[in-house]
Amino acid sequence: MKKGILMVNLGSPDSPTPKDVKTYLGEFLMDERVIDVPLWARTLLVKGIILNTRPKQSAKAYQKIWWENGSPLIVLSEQLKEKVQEKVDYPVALAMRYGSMTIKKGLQELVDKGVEEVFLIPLYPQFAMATTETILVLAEEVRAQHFPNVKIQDLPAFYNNEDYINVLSNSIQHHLKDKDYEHLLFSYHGVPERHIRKSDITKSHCKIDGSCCATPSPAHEFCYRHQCKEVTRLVAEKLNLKPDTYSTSFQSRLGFDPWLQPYTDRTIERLGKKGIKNMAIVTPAFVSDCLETLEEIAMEGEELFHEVGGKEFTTVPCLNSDQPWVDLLAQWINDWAKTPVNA
Ligand SMILES: C=CC1=C(C)c2cc3[nH]c(cc4nc(cc5[nH]c(cc1n2)c(C)c5CCC(=O)O)C(CCC(=O)O)=C4C)c(C)c3C=C
Ligand SMILES: [Fe+2]
Ligand SMILES: [Fe+2]
Repeated sequence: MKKGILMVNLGSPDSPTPKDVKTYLGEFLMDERVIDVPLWARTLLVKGIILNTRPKQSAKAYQKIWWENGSPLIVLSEQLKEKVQEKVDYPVALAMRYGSMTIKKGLQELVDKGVEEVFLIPLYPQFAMATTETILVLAEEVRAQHFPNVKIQDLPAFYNNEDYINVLSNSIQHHLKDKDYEHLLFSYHGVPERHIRKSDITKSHCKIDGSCCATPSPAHEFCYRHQCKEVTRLVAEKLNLKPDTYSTSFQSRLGFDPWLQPYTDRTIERLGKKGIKNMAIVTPAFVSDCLETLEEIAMEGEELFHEVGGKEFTTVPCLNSDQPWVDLLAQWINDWAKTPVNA
């Protein structure tokens, strides 16, 4: 059976205009795994409230980071795909969960090349209902409806993979080698606390307290909070970071429900007010730089830090298409391709 690879990231609007941003946000936020309330309530919230105000505001943010050749997230994911393609003998396609680069088009591209067995790589280190799960569910729906003879296997969350932690740690070390930072903040995209409870397969483990994520449990296979905290712990261990010189926070909250805490903006504020002058920030929930890293962190975050007395604010870029990351993806692909079918 001919093998192929489908890498999937989140997606971006076609352009940074309010109209295109509205179309994109409409699809994104109507996903029942992103805003997980009953359809009538989601429709009211998204179409009746959010889409009347947010697209204008988001479009302004997108305009600040948009590149000549398009959305940074798309351009960087395309560069990643090209570089992985150079390293493996199987056709590699790229798709986005939302927007015009659909999973259906990505699968079609592979099928047109004769592919019958697909390795699906969600481009997220940690599992979340709003990211990995929604990709897997949609890919299976599309497969069953349009490509019933195709077999799909997916790459599980790789947050604690030793090689991934090495690549991430080396990247952080490289970008901060000449920086005299006092605090390294690991900022992950947030999710509503409710999402963590919904993904708890034990139905009772995740209390979202000080200890549940550090207490071994089968729930952690699908616990985004645990997986984020593990990335911080493993990188800190690898880089020999001293306690109190690093911490974890969650960014990009939307709406009024409680999201994972501590929030990144409040943490930046607290660090500045505490007298920290030089801080660095890394965003390991994203493999490609995007609106959330380039605008919310590198622009808004820096401004906030300066407002509260901070001086130097260094952002570590995402892994993007760095060669060690490309090499690692190629290694995972080759390992998958060597595994006998049904093994
Ligand atoms: C209920 C809303 C949202 C959840 C839950 C959520 C989870 C989540 N998102 C990412 C990654 C990205 N999100 C991005 C943008 C973005 N996210 C939301 C909302 C939720 N995300 C919105 C409304 C937006 C659009 C921008 C805005 O209006 O603020 C992006 C950037 C996309 C880009 O084009 O650059 C990424 C990437 C993760 C990893 C995650 C859960 C773990
Ligand atoms: Fe998001
Ligand atoms: Fe947990």
